Amino acid sequence: MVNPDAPESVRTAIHGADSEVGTLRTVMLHRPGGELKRLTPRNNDRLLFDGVPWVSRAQEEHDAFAETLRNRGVEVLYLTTLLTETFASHDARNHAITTALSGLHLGDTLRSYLAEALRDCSPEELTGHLTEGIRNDEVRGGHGLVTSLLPTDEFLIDPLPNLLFTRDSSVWIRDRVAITSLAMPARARETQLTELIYTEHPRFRDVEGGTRKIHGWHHEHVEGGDVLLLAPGVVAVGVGERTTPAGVERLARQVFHSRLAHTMLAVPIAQERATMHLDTICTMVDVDKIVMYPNVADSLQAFTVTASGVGTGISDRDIHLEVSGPEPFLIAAAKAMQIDTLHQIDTGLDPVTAEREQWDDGNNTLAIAPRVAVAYVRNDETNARLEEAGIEVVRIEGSELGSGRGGPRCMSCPITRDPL
Ligand SMILES: NC(=[NH2+])NCCC[C@H](N)C(=O)O
Repeated sequence: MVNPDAPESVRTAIHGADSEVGTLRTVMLHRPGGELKRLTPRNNDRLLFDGVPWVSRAQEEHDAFAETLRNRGVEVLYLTTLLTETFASHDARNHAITTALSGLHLGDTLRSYLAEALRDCSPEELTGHLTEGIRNDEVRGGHGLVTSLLPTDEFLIDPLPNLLFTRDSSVWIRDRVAITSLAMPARARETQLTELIYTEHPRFRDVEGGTRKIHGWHHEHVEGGDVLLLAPGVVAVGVGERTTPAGVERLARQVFHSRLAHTMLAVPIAQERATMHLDTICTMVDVDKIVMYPNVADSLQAFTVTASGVGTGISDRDIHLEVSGPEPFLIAAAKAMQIDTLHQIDTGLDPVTAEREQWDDGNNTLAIAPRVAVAYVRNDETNARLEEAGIEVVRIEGSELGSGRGGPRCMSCPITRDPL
């Protein structure tokens, strides 16, 4: 649907990305806010942070990151701004309130009270409550059995500190956006918000034909940090702590059905926090160069998945997946990309430095153009290696941002890149 009242730029805007390295035009970030102030030493593990960040410093670091991108000509959209704008619609607000309150821990009395209270909020306040959460001792009314019995510091709506990692809650594959399905309970609600933005925000709703979505939070787990667009038509997907085998199968069928790729590589990774996503192990920095954790590089394998039976009038369920392999990841990737070699640049120098810099997201770079990558300044060795290989490294500070275990790639959802 095209909204005739929308400005021309909105009606014709085309979003999407077919690689990890095409010149970045538009990105979605989340400036860390009050949700980080909810972290305490008692809940930080459950909320997937390694510590309790210094929030104002994290905000300064994030502002500098955003400014670095703007200085390179990238349009920065903020998730919370988009969400607040989306809440101009009453339907969108009601939908967000209903989904946020669907948890079974609330009970009918408290749920109705909270729903009414949230409906009275302004769009800005609603965004605040849905991202920062609401604690039992913060509700003024609705007192009944449930509020009396729950601990005072229990969250009625959980805060979403990992919204910072916008990479994980949606991912563009060509002109479609995949709404992901996050595996950890602390993050599951994030995609309710991204789905709403892509469905209801005028910028996405009013493009020619509407923004088309694949996957969804009700499907098997797939997280954006596991999805790497190696080249136009070639998508690698890590399968480990977050993305499940069934998740990659569902995504493959949908991607092939919509003809977004000809090959998908399913890449098993260790189910550990240090390697929670494929992008903690490797990221693309050029059309044929990848920065990679050497301690796993030799053992990393990939199954190559292609499709038969793709055609008009066929549903994604009817697509037959052909699976071959496994074979070494770099070999499978080069074959699928139809290049001689996918050149590997190592994280760190020796295994210990590599392990330290992998942990600190040395592999987690954000390419903003071929051979130009944003990286944390702290990873000296990896950054030096990238430069030796001819990559321009745009360094950012991230001592506080990194406490959530994510780097520049995790903290960005590319919405538009120039095609390669
Ligand atoms: N794409 C990524 N590597 N994202 C990092 C996410 C970190 C976040 N604390 C989590 O555990 O989920």
